[in-house]
Amino acid sequence: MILDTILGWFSTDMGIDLGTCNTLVTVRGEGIKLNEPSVVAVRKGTNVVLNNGEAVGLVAKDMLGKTPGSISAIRPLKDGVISDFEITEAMLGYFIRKVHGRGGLLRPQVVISVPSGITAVERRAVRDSAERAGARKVFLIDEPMAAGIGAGLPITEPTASMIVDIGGGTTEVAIMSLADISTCTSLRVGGDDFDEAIINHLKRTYNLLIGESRAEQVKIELGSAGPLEEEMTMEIAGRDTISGLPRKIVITSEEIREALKEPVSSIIECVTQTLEKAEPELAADLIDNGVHICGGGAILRGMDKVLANATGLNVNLVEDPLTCVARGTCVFLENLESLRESIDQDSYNWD
Ligand SMILES: Nc1ncnc2c1ncn2[C@@H]1O[C@H](COP(=O)(O)OP(=O)(O)OP(=O)(O)O)[C@@H](O)[C@H]1O
Repeated sequence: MILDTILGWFSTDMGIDLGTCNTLVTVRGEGIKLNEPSVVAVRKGTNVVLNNGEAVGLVAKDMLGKTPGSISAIRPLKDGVISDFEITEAMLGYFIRKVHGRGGLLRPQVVISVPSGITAVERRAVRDSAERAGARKVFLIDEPMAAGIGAGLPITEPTASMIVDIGGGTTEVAIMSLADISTCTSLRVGGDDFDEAIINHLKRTYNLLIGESRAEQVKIELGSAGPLEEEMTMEIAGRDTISGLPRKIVITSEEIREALKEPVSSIIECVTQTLEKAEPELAADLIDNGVHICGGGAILRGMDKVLANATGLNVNLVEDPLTCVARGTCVFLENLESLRESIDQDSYNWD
């Protein structure tokens, strides 16, 4: 343990929020150092990362949907879990090098947040990828636990904290107390499904084809989970599926809300089902403590209100919802010794 502290002086230890959409890297004592899309550009049909292994993150995202025949821009995580191990390793390696390159003589210790619903095999795979990508020691922390720490909730105390983390590929709903997850549900629905619902709506209703980036833009500018004080309209360009030619149409916030109804409803259902499974004492605590929502999907207009209506509880959007999990990994890293003792050791594979 003393050796670990001394080794820590010579390495840039980091926390990684490995997300379907974005990967954030924090450094002990320095906060967020990197925030880039989880995208890698490779030569088509191979695992060769372009630009000598540097076509990762922001550079690669610009290529999504616009790649010529010989290049693929890949998202190596799907539904919150690794779907392509080799590419994930290349991506992690690039991010670790980018952050670590500036200092540190030794390979870093790394804390990685993972969805609580992943299997032991998937946990092992994340650890192996990070080790091969250059980590000296890897610790895993469940995403809701990291989100709770990042949101400043009293997760180690004998009272219930509830987190709903709506990411790109997954929604994690957890009720925690005494540094342990008491009830948890992981739903493979998130912000990406909102984008897909918008694409399908425009295709079905207007025969208009748009790409993922444009659908995300519509969601951010016009999307909502509940009625708005002032409804909005937006002009959107795409390709007509019949004529094959580019075309522009005007869409309304009401129709986009209707299109988002299905994924939003499944998130609401997941939250109410988790509450139904909660221990009665913890459920009672939530009347005072409320529910905290984070992740990019939580920023969708009115998400807090529709969840409050469905549960009858206070629902609070955490400060800076997109960085909440990453900030939690950093606090965890900075308090590794004390949190290692309090957080349930059985859930983690401590070295
Ligand atoms: N203002 C916004 N309104 C609605 N959605 C948003 C907004 N900003 C970002 N998003 C969405 O949030 C999602 C990304 O959230 P986040 O970065 O928390 O996910 P992730 O951690 O990468 O995913 P996961 O937790 O599933 O691995 C994307 O679907 C993105 O489009």
